[in-house]
Amino acid sequence: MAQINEKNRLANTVTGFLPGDDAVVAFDNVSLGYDAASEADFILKSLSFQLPAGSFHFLTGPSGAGKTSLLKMIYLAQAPTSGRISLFGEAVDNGDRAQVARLRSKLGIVFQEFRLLEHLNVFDNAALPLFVHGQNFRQYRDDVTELLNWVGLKNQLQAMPHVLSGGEKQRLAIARAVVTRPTLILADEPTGNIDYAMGLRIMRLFVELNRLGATVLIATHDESLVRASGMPVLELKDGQISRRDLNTTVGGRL
Ligand SMILES: Nc1ncnc2c1ncn2[C@@H]1O[C@H](COP(=O)(O)OP(=O)(O)OP(=O)(O)O)[C@@H](O)[C@H]1O
Repeated sequence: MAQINEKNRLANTVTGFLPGDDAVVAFDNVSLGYDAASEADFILKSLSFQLPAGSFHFLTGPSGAGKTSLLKMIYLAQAPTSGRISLFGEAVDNGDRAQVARLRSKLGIVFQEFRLLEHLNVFDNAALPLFVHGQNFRQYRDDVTELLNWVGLKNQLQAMPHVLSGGEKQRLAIARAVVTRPTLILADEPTGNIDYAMGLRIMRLFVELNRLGATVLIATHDESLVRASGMPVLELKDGQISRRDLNTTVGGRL
C-alpha cells in the first residue's frame, strides 16, 4: 500500500503542484474514507497539492467524486483519514478548537445548502459576519448595501429568507460569505440555482475578489461558466486530483 501511496503522490506532483512558501492550502498525502472504509474504497486517495496565495481554481468532477468532501476538509469540518493539511502555512490539528476557529475566521464559505438565518432579513443575514466581528451598522451599512446591489438583491433588503427564491437565497449566501473580504473563498456549487447571466455576474464578483487578493476555490458542475472564465481547473476523479489548464480555450473571459 505504501507503494500505491508513493505512486499517487508522484502522479499529483507531476500535474504541477509544486511546493511553495506562499501556499494558502497545502495537502500532503491526504486521504479520506468514510465509515471505516478500507483503503481501496477511500473517496480521496493520497492527494498532494497546493493552492498558492492569490490563485483562482475551479474544482470539477463527476457527482460523488468528493468535491464537497475536499472543501469540508479545507474548511476544517472534516478531518482527513490520513495525511496532513496546512492552511496559511500552519499545520492543522482538527482537535484544536482555538486553532480551527482562528483559521476559519479567514475563510468565506458558500455552502451548497445556503445556511441562512430564517429570523434575520436579507440585509442582516449578509451583515451578520461583520456584526459578529464587532463592526457597527454605520461602518458596514454602505458596504453591505453595495454588495447586495451587486448580487441583485437591492430591492429586497428587508425581505425574510422564506420569501426568497432558491436563486435569491443562493445570492444572499454568496454575499454573506464574501462580506468580510476573506483571504480564502470556498464555494460549493455557487451558481447551481442561478440563471446563466446571473451566474456570470457572480463569477465576476469572485474574479474581482481574487484580483483584490483572495485565493478562490469553486466547486462546480457548470462547464460553460468554467470555460467562460478561462480559469484553471482541478479535476477530481477516482480519488485523484489533476489539473486542467483552460488558458488556451477559445471563449470569453470574465
Ligand atoms: N458524511 C458522510 N458519510 C458517509 N459518506 C459520505 C459522507 N459525505 C459524503 N459521503 C460520500 O462520499 C462520496 C463523495 O461525496 P461528495 O458529496 O464529497 O461528492 P461531490 O463530488 O461533492 O458530489 P456532488 O457533485 O453530487 O455534490 C459520495 O459517495 C457520498 O455518498
